[in-house]
Amino acid sequence: MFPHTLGVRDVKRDPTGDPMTLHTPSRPRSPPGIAAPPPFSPSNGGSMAAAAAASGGRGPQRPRAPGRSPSPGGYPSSKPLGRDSFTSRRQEGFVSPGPRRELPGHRREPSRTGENEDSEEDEREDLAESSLLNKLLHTSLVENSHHVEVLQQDPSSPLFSIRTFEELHLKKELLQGVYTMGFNRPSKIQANALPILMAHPPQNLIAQSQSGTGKTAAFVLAMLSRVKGAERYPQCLCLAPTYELALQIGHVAEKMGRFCNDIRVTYAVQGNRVSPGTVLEEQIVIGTPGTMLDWCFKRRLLNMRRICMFVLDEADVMIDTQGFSSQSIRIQRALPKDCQMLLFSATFKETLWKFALQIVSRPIIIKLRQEELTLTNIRQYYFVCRNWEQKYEALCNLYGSITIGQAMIFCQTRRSADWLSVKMIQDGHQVAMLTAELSIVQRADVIQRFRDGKEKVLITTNVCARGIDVAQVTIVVNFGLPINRQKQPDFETYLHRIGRTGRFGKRGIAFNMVDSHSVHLVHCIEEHFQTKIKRLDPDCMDKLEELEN
Ligand SMILES: Nc1ncnc2c1ncn2[C@@H]1O[C@H](COP(=O)(O)OP(=O)(O)OP(=O)(O)O)[C@@H](O)[C@H]1O
Repeated sequence: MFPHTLGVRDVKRDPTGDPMTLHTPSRPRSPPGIAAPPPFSPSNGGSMAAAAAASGGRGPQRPRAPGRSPSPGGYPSSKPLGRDSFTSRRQEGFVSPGPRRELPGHRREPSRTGENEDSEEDEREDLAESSLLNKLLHTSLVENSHHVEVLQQDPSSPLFSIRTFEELHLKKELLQGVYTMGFNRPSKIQANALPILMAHPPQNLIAQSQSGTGKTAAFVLAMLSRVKGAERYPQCLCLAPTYELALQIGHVAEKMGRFCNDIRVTYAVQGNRVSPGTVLEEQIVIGTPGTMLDWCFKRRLLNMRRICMFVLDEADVMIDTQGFSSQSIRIQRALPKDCQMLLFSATFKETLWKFALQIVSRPIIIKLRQEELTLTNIRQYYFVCRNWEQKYEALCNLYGSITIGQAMIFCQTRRSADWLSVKMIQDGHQVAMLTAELSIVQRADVIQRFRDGKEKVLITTNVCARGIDVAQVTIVVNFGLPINRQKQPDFETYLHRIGRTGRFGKRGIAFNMVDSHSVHLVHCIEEHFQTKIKRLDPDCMDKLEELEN
């Protein structure tokens, strides 16, 4: 069906059960951080048994991708990516690049006049990358102590939540898949969302809860339970903002649906080229908005009138990505009126709400509030320093005066992060560095090593300002204050950075290092958060020692 030169498909063999067919595309270009599944040539028209037989029961043979080492079986693993690929790399002894003394093209000495941070582009957080990073880091459920809020159009209709997966009356193969994944009971968001997701007649839903709380597992379960395996045409469409995130969802579908022999998944993503005239047979199509639009309207690979479930994942990231909201809305408008619309997001901002209302009519809304970051447990200080060298001296004095468990040091640019890491390593500190230069898998590995206490200092930029829980971080240092393009304090980033310490009810300390021209920014932050940031003399060791008490 998919000729070798045009189509790329991947047939997976699951050692623990019957295989489920997944058509995994090759990555069109080198992704930042995730090893793309290498392509292979289908010679059997997609038949799973034929593919397995042709390869001696090991699954299809694939050419080795450049730079990838073969698996023990002599061919690369057919696993696409995701948690497993992260875990396996760790198990193979994958070592993060860690700090480097020389970073060609980046390492420069500070200017004599001062910080010179302005002359270089700041490292900014990429929301899609952060989502992927969070997915890789959340290898188990994130507990959330907040209550779930459920809002519905018709307050008189009964609401219920489930306590066990059995209550959903799933097909036995699907229930088996859920239990094989180690899910003993539904998470908070699942307990409330699943009865709505599986309701008859279908109900539209907007669900918000922080990363790692079980949203993906919830809608994947809903898709797998909604489709009719015996019918060979697309029934569920699922959109995600990036190729990697789409493949992550497919990876969950593969695991959960491993015993559902008749259900198949395909990917509407760049690089998955399908020959003209093809009519898709897979029941679940997961993709990015641009390619999905192309498949639906230009290439007409599927009949949109037969779609019964439309899922938008990472909706907050989607609206931040240019063009994606309008493309998603175009797709949604062509779907049948009774198609179930589901929207998932980690945050619930005003912009998201506007977008959601264009896509989802008369929705039930489920919100699980994020644990709030607060500054109440955190003592905040600032030093006025002339340049990077003096900031570094202040940092050394801190190390000489107070006991520091683990520290996170935030720099505004990769250059200052490079400079600082070299200095600290030269002085014998165990330092890890995390900047946008690292791939997502490498970033996850650096964070995991820091969490495990293998390094005591993490020097980073805004790429890791939020979402990373390291219980033992005792101090946070802003080697440069977070500022926006207008050179004003970036309050949100400040809160996220400082919020890395003082977590889980512990006390934390935050130090801000500023030059004399930036002191007013400290006062803006004080005013904004109605908090006190005390000035310290970087050279006065006695005062620093008092901080211990
Ligand atoms: N009911 C459950 N019991 C145990 N583990 C679960 C359960 N549901 C999900 N998990 C696991 O918890 C982790 C996070 O789940 P999931 O990816 O579904 O969360 P999410 O809210 O979609 O996160 P993200 O926003 O990062 O995509 C995964 O490792 C998943 O396998």
